[in-house]
Amino acid sequence: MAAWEGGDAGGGCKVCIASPSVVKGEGTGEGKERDSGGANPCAKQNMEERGSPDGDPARNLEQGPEGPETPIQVVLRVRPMSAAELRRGEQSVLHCSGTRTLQVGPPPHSPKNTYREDASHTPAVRSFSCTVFTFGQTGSGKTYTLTGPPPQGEGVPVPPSLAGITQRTFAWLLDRVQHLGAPVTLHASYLEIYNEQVRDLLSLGAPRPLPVRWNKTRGFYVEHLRVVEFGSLGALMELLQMGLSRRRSSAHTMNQASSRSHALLTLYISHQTMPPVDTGEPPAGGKLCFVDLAGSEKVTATGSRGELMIEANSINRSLLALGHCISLLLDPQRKQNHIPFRDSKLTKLLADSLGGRGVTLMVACVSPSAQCLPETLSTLRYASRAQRITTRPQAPKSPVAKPPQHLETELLQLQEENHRLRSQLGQMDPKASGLIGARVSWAQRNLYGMLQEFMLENERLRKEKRQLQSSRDLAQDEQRILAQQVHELERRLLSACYLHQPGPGPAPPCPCVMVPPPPCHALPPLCPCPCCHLCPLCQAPLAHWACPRSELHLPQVFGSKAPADIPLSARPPPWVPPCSPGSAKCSRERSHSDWIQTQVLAEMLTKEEVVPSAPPLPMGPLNTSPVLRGGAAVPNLARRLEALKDQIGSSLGRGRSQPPPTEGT
Ligand SMILES: Nc1ncnc2c1ncn2[C@@H]1O[C@H](COP(=O)(O)OP(=O)(O)OP(=O)(O)O)[C@@H](O)[C@H]1O
Repeated sequence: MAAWEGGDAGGGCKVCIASPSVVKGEGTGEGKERDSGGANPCAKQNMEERGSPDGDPARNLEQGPEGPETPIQVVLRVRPMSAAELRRGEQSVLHCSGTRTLQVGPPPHSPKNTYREDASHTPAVRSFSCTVFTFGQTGSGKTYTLTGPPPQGEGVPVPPSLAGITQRTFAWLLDRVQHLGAPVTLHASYLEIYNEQVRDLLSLGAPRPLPVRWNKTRGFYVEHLRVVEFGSLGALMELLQMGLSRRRSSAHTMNQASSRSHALLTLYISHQTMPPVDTGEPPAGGKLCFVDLAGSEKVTATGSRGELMIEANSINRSLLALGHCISLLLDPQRKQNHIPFRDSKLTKLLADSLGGRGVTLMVACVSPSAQCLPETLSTLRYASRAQRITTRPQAPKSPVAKPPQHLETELLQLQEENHRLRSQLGQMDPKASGLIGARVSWAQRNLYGMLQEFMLENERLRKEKRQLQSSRDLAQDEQRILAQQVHELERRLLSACYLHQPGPGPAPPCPCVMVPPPPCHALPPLCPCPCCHLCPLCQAPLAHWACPRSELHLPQVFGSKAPADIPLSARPPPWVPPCSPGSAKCSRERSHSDWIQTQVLAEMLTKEEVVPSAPPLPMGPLNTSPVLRGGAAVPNLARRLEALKDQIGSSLGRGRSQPPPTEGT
């Protein structure tokens, strides 16, 4: 199939484009012709045999329903002469006559620029993968074709007549989705390939390089790419603007805002009837991808240096890889060879569109200037080759739609068994089958009875469990109270020991410091202060009992009202209630040691009633202590409590038999 007839750079020859439609400049909406496609008899065979598992990843994908074989659609857009080109006095050498013929030479008449949106996006709504990509020399109008002119200022919208393919498709798609009747969800992602690195243009933070991976379901894909759900045209336009503003661009002699990266904006269209599957993948369904390729450039013409040159080299390399894949896809002699999609990130991400299962529209963009003619012809050749590639659109297989292998096998086995059992039943004589029926009903009745029994038993066990749990809780409460009492008694025992320690010695450590007093309702704490160095009974400093100059402590203990004439041993401790006038037992008449050795202290320390706060446990014989059901810790504590009481008693007994501390000891 010939793509070009004749064609020479310089001399006014006529160039016929057999298939690509010619779309020129900005403007209204004139019709577009395209080749009927499928005329290539080798195409089907090519699709089935070409490539290898390594080279043609599209061939190894798990695929859904197949569409008809479709050629890649190619259209050509000739932009008007730019102001800079006119200033430089350059001539326009491209003229379109009709929609299929492009003339190279001096203008026979002033061409009326036309633009027409292609209708090939419909398959995206039918779960196919559609791609629109623009290619051509730098400054030829690729970005303009896709996204229209940049906004002229904040809040100044681009007139609809100048809108690019992307915006027009957005409007068309949302309108289509509204009229579909079925609920549809829409998502978008936007990335750029800059110096062979994939960067997310919609990322929440600064764009980071992302890896490109391949799997059987998705083909090549970008890992961790942000996919954003949108519901309105406005929201989608915002995403587009966000991506455009983050994309790398620089100025050079041929374009003041030259894109330095290939950009891929993808819309995902999925039907909500499918249950969502959280696989970290974009939703299954149709896909529409807009690819704005960076322009090929001759660094001598653009004057690129330094970073611009590095970028230009990277752009040219990836475009070369793309051209190479296109050549191999076309060549029937090389159908056994693999297609080197893996040679660049760009070819990996376009493998889907070029290599087999997508619907693709390519827009070749050219400048009309005579200065650009060599690059223009190169672009036209590229376009001519590309339009001979055919694809067979296939809907990607949804992960939900695929039943697991083992379930399929199990289903088959069950069906077989069912069939076998049915036939066995059919062979049996009616007598035997009657017997079997009786057995079955008996078994069913029995099973029913067993089930009831199990339920009753279950209920009984549940009740028992609840009772045991409440017993355990009560025992635990009891244990806690007893532990507090033991603790308090230990403190008191320690205090009592200090009180009765004979002779001088080092000051004993304060029991409060070692054991802060716990709140106990059964035994009121003797000392409220956590670091008290006073005697818990008489409030005298503990060191007093060991200090040879104990008299010095007196003012602190009794204050200014302390009667100086009364010896320490004869003074009552401060906790003693005031003596009622006329009482025979006036505190003044009793000595300090009397007070300490009095029955009051012994009662307070040993005879105080220890009342358990919890009620008795519900189960168990009457004479059994409820704490016995609470575990080993509770009886241990009770025993320890008894032992402590004894110990306090005997300690106090020892105290009584010893002389009380006196002044000067
Ligand atoms: N159809 C058109 N009508 C009017 N102006 C256009 C048209 N196409 C392109 N231009 C202008 O030409 C200049 C270059 O266009 P654009 O940036 O789209 O080129 P490009 O091919 O994307 O370049 P690059 O590859 O360097 O990014 C811009 O100033 C743009 O406004």
